[in-house]
Amino acid sequence: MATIIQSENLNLWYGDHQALKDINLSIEEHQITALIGPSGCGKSTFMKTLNRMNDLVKSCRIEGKVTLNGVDIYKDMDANILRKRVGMVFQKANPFPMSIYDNVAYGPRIHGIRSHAKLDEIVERSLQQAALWDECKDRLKTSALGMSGGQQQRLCIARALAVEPEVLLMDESTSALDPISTAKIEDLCLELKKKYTIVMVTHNMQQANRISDVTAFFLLGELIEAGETKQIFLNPTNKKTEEYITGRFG
Ligand SMILES: Nc1ncnc2c1ncn2[C@@H]1O[C@H](COP(=O)(O)OP(=O)(O)OP(=O)(O)O)[C@@H](O)[C@H]1O
Repeated sequence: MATIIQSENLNLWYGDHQALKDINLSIEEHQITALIGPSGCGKSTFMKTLNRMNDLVKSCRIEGKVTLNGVDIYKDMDANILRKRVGMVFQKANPFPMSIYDNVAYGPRIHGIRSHAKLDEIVERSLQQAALWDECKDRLKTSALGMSGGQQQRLCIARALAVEPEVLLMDESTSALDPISTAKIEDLCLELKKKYTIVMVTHNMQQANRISDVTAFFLLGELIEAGETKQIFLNPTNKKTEEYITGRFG
C-alpha cells in the first residue's frame, strides 16, 4: 500500500480561529478514508486543504505541509493541476444548468479536449463509472436539472471523474439522498476505489463502518485517532472516539 496524500503538522486558522491543530494523517492509495466527528470539528476544512479549496477563503491561513505523491501542494503545485488530480463532490448535488452531456464534458473541454469523438468517449466512460449510463444514455442532451437528486449526485461524480483524477473528495455526498440512492453511491465508491482513492466526510457512522477502510476521528480541530475502520469501531484507543461512535455525544 502506498501513501498518496500526507498532511504534516498542518495548522489552519480562519482569522483568529484555529480550525485545524497539528494534523498528521496519511491517505493511502485505493482506500476509502472516512473523516468523522461532530459538527464544526474541522472535517470539511481538512478535506478542503487537500485540494486547496481554502485558497478561496480570504481569512484562511495555513501552516505545515500537504503532499501529493511527495510533492508539496502549497509550494510546488499549480492549484488548477492539483484540482484536476484531486476532484471534489459536494454535499448537495450541483449540476450546471446545461445538458447531462455538457456537464460531464465541461472539465475535459476546459482542459483543451475538442474532438467530438474523444468527448463522446469520455462522457460514456464517466457515466458508466458513475453507474448512470444506462439511466441516461437516451437523454444526454436534456437538462441535468431534470434528473432526480440521486442521479444528479452521480452526475456530479461522473463530472469529477471525467478529468481522470487520482483522488476523489466527497463531502457528505449522500446526506441529502434517500436510502436507495445512498446505497447506490456507496456501492459505487466500493467500485471506484479500485481505480481511485476516496476521502469522504460523513456523519453517518454506519456508512463509515460499511464502506471505509480507514477512519479518522476529528474533535475541536484535532485529529484524535485514525486507523483501520474495524479497529476504530470495535476497539478505539481513545475514550472520546468510543463515546462519539457509540452516540454518546455529537
Ligand atoms: N469559510 C470560513 N470562514 C470562517 N470560519 C469557518 C469557515 N469555514 C469553516 N469555519 C469554521 O471552522 C470550524 C470547522 O468547520 P468545518 O466546516 O470544517 O467543520 P465540519 O467538521 O466539517 O462541520 P460539519 O460537520 O458541520 O460540516 C468551524 O468552527 C467553522 O465555523
